[in-house]
Amino acid sequence: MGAVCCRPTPVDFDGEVNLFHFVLLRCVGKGAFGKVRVVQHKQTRDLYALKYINKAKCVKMKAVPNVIQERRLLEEVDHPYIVNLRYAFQDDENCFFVLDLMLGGDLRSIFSVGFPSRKWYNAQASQPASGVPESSPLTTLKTDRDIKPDNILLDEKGNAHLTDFNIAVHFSDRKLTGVAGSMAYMAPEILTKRGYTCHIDWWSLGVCAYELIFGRRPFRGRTNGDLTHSITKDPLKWPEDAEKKCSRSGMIALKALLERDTTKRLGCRPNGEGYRDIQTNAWFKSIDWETLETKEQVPPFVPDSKKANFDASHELEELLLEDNPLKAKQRKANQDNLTAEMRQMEEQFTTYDFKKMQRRSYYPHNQQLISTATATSSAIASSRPETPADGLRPDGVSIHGNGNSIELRHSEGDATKPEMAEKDYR
Ligand SMILES: Nc1ncnc2c1ncn2[C@@H]1O[C@H](COP(=O)(O)OP(=O)(O)OP(=O)(O)O)[C@@H](O)[C@H]1O
Repeated sequence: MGAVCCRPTPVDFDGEVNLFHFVLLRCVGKGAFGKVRVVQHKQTRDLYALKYINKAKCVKMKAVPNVIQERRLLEEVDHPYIVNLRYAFQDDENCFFVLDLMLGGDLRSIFSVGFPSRKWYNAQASQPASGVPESSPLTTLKTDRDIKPDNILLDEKGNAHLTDFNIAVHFSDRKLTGVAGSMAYMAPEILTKRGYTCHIDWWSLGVCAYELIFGRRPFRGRTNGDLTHSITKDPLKWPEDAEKKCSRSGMIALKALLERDTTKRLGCRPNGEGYRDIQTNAWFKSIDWETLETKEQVPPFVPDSKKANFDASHELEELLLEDNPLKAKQRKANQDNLTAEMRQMEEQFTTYDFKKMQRRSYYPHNQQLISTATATSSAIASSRPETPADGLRPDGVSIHGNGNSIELRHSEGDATKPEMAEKDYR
């Protein structure tokens, strides 16, 4: 009898993908709505990252549209330098994203312990920033991501990949006006609210590159107002020892990325010319773009596979504190009494299986994706989904949203560092 009850439930691999298809391995991270853990597909034995989002928490934080938007955008893209979606599904408690596994950690952690060849990583990160997923027929896709060192993850070989699409949106000819994300990396045209388009990604990449090279961000401020002023008005300054850390051509490239006038900003010329400008830029001339694009180059840093991004504290926390640890459960048959938001999630966070389904575009239908709970409210003015995460983010920005408005509070960690001397690099 005992033997019968303990026998594992047979897994139906011909049916829709669900949590029973995976062996749950260790936790590697924690996000605003849930955790990330390594999983192994029971049939293919492939390893992935499973990001799971608690549905009740997501409703409470008015993030249902963001999660659906993230799932839709991720289904559309298939790019060698993006953390691609492989499966999506849900159960009664959680929404699940099964993603390419990045065991090398994020760029902020890597560079905080000191590491050369920042240019190489900037070149890799510029690949998806060019907005064209080569291996996808959806070549019109241009999205805005929350580009910052924390969202650039390395795989076990050391290749950099962009992640975190929960505030990403499609760009069309229409300019956007919403404000969401990590303020320190935001382009001035977002903060001045005059409307913006995909040019903002090149600015964010410039902020990331500057930070990776000099260990501090180019524009800083103790309050939101100070930071906004700095990003929109302050001249670009360089550390005293800038020339020891960066070549002259590097500083010229950084200055061109951190150009407030989008008609002059490096990377922004239309019809792919901007990306060609990056490729032919003097700073990047040592990069072999062809083999970079095909991942044929050996990255300058290979993460230590023994340390492999595993933070034991997540494991311990799961064991000691989690009163409801993740477990595959059969779905309830009756889904009749769901709230409007739960129903929206049920209907729109659809299953995706990269082995069985073609990637599809939801564009332009997802332009107006809003919560069913607030769909009647005329107060939703933002053309961009807002990040409802509440609390201090690693970039020192706390984001407080109520579904209709968002407030960004910036706390600056490096204000005590020596003042920078301004120099002009032309
Ligand atoms: N594909 C992945 N492979 C390996 N680790 C990952 C992967 N995605 C995320 N992680 C780890 O999990 C952590 C949490 O990621 P997640 O995207 O859920 O949260 P986040 O970056 O805080 O974003 P959000 O704003 O969505 O909460 C990351 O900091 C990273 O360390």
